[in-house]
Amino acid sequence: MRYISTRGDSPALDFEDVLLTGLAPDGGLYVPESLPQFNLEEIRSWRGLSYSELAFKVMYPFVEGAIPADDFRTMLDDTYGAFAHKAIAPLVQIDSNEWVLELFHGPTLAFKDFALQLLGRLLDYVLERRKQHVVIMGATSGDTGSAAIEGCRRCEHVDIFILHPYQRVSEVQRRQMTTVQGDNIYNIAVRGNFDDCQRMVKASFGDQSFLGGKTQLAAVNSINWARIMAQIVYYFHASLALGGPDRSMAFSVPTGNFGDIFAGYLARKMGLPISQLVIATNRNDILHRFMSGNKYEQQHLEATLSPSMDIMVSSNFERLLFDLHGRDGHAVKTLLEDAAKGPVSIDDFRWKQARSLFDSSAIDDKDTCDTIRDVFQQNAYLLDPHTAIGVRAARNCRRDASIPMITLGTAHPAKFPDAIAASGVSAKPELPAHMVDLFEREEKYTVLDNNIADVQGFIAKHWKNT
Ligand SMILES: N[C@@H](CCOP(=O)(O)O)C(=O)O
Repeated sequence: MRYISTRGDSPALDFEDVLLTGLAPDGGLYVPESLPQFNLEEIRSWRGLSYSELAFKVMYPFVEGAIPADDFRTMLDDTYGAFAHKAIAPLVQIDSNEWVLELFHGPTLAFKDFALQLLGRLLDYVLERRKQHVVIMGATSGDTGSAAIEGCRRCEHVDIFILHPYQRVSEVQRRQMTTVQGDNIYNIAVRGNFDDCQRMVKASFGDQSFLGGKTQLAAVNSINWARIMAQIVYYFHASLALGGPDRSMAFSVPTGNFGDIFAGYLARKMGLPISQLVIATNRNDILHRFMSGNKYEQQHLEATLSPSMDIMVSSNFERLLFDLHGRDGHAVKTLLEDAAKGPVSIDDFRWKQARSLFDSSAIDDKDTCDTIRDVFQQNAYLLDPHTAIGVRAARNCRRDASIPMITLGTAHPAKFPDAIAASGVSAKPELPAHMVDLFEREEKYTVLDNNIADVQGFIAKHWKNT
């Protein structure tokens, strides 16, 4: 499998190099040159497989040639064997033909674990084979950070630097990152927002001279193709559990960086019958404004009760734009350069194509709280604020009640006790046993100004080849 850049000016790479390169040198994101195709008969034959066996079927075409099959199987068994629920991603019914796919049974209680616990193992494997060191630089609005630290902290050949927006993640999310001790783990709280953090990460990939040529950056954000690849699997898993592929499914996906829903779009392109994909956003609704009015316009980023989705510049949207523009990287490059300066629209026929692929809905804090409360009153089931946005958007956009509507349950409610309290639900979500002492653990992080020179200077000073 070869991977090409969405901006058209970088050489095609194989899986191993894509894994280590993260962002393409031309600033684009890597995508596979072509997608594996599965027919219904083949997908049907996967019924009854364990999660990791299914993951192998879906993902191996992407890594073949770079990782031997048996080694990849072992990584998948180790990754999903560490999840707390035997079903790995169980489905919970919350209404007639309406489901939540619980993706928060991994070690850090969010869907990010599905990809990042695997990414850590992949990096470790490849770096050990090459005897190479990398500096991991990532940006988080709350969930990616802890999942990346957990996934990569045992890797011998990495130093990890995670940037989060100062005072704009939940306390549980912050503590999940800052209480992990290790002399190769650094948390940086940037006086800015998530977009600022992500911008610094991308700019640093573009010019790595601050590392003095002695090591290279690696990405844990969904700019790294391996992240997207692993997130495709649970669409197949959910569908198979509810009678797919012989019936179609609808999915509603709480979306910040557009990676999770892009994985659903790819699952459909690979052959999984999906009748509807709903983009669920919070008040930071650039994607919904684009889908409803063909205007892609960055606005002021607001803090909401769903901090993980407080994102305006949605990285993976670029991967969709690449497809919408017939995979013309130069067209995407021009469009995104224009978008950085002001509002942009795309050709009407391309926008109509986007609208035929996705529905969308933007949910404010009040509706988020109402949904948490309503679902709790009806089912005694506690949604985290991001999943609540997904459920509400699913209800707003649903087209056919006979088709199962599956909302991706992106995080455990215990990560967001303040949002649960704001909804008026008195139940207190409990942290699982391995985190009960989270509030007593010592924190370690550094607050820096929203300034790339300061951040790069910090990294340059602290990384070490262990
Ligand atoms: N919502 C994310 C933001 C980073 O997105 P990613 O999918 O590119 O890692 C978070 O919680 O950190």
